[in-house]
Amino acid sequence: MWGRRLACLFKVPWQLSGNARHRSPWLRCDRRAVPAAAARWHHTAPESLKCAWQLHGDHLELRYANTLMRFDFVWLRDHCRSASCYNAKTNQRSLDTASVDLAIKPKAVRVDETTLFLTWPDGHVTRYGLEWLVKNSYEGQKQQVMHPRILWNAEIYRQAQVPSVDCRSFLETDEGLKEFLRNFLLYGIAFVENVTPTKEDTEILAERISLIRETIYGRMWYFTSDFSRGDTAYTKLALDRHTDTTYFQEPCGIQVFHCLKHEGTGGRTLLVDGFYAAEQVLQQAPDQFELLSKVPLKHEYVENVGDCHNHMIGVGPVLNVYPWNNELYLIRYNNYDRAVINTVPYDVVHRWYAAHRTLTAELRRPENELWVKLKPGKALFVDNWRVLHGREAFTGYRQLCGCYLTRDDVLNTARLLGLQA
Ligand SMILES: C[N+](C)(C)CCCC[C@H](N)C(=O)O
Ligand SMILES: O=C(O)CCC(=O)C(=O)O
Ligand SMILES: [Fe+2]
Repeated sequence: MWGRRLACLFKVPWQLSGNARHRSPWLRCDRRAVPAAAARWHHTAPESLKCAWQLHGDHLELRYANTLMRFDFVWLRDHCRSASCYNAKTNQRSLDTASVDLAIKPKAVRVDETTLFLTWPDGHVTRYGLEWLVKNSYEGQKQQVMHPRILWNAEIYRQAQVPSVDCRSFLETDEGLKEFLRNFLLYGIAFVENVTPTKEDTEILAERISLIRETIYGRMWYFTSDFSRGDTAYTKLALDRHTDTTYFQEPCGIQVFHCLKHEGTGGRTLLVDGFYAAEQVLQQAPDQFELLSKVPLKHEYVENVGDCHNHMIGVGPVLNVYPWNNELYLIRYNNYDRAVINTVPYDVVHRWYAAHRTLTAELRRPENELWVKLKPGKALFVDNWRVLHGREAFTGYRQLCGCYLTRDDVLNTARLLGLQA
C-alpha cells in the first residue's frame, strides 16, 4: 500500500524486491530497534517526504531530491569519509578496501535532514551528506553529462560568433585563458590571435594551457611540403577530414596549428565537428552508432623514409562512449591510416562498412564543413578527440608549425579555472 502511495508521490514506477518483505531483526533506526524495517519506508519527518530510505538484504535504497538511488553495502563502507578511512588533506582513501567483508551490512541506519548515518557491525559510524550521495551515486551520475558541449555545423558555429582570444590576454590574464578554454571545451576548437609567427612563440602558447606531448614527429613540429616524413601531410595534396594519431593507443588530445608562412594558393583548413555527425548517426540509425562504438579496429603508421623508421599500432572503435551514459568522448577517424581489418568477422564487417558509410556521409555534408584560412599570427587549437581537420591542396611555399598537447593537462588547467571539464 505504502509502495503505491510513494510511487504516485514521487512519480516513479516503484517496485519492491522480494527480499525487502523479509524481516531484518538486525536493523536499527533512530537508535531504536525496528524489527520489520526492511519492509518499511522511513522518512526524515512524517510531514517531510524529501528523503526516504529502505534497507534491503544487500543494499540501501534512498530517495532524495527526486532521485531514487541504490547503494551496495560494500560501496557504502568503501566510501566512508571519516578521518580513519579517508585523508581529507590529500583527498585519498586510507581504508583498505580489500579488508571490507563482502557480506557487510550496517547494523543501524539513521537519517536527518541533511545526513545519512550508518553504524557498521564493529561500531564504526559513517556519515554521508545527502547532497553528496546524489552527486556521487550511479543514478545521479547517469543523468549528468561529463563534458557539456555545443555540437555544431558551419551555420551554428558562425552564428555563435565565438571570439578569438587575444594573445596577451591569453598569456597574461586568467580571464583570457578561461574564456579561451570555455570556448575550446564547448566547441572543440579555439583561436588565439596576434601571436608572433614563430615556433618559439607558439610553444609559449601551448605551455600556457598544457604539457607538450612529444611524439615521433618531435616536440614542436615544423613542416612544409618537402616529404621529409613518409606521410601525405608533408606534401601539397589535399587531405580529407580526419583525426590525427589514430594509430596511438591514446590518440593525441589536442593539436595546435600555426601557419607561419604561405606564398601561394589554396591550403585552406577544413574543420568538422565529429560529435555533431555522430549525433546525426545516433538519431537516424542507433544500431549503426552502436556498431561503430563496439567494433574495435586497428590504425597503423608504417614509415620508412630516410632515417625515419616507425611502426605504430592503435586499437579501438571509431566512436568511444562512456558505458554508463552513452556519452561520446573520442572519435577515431582516419581513412588513410586505418589498418587492415582483421579483428571483425565477415558478416559484422559488412554492417560495419554500412555504418562507416552513414557516418562518412554525415561528416561530408557541405553544411557541416567549416573552412578557414590559417594566417600567420592566428593559432588554432583543435580537440583531436572530437573535431576532424583536413586541408585543401595548395601551391607555393607553405610552412606550418605546431604541437600536440596532453589532454589530461588541458582539462586540469580548465578545472583549476573553475570550468567543468
Ligand atoms: C601534424 N604532423 C604534421 C606533425 C603530423 C601529421 C601526422 C599525419 C598522420 N597521418 C596522422 O594523421 O596522424
Ligand atoms: O597541412 C595542414 O593544414 C594539416 C595537415 C594535417 O592534417 C596534419 O598536419 O595533421
Ligand atoms: Fe592531420
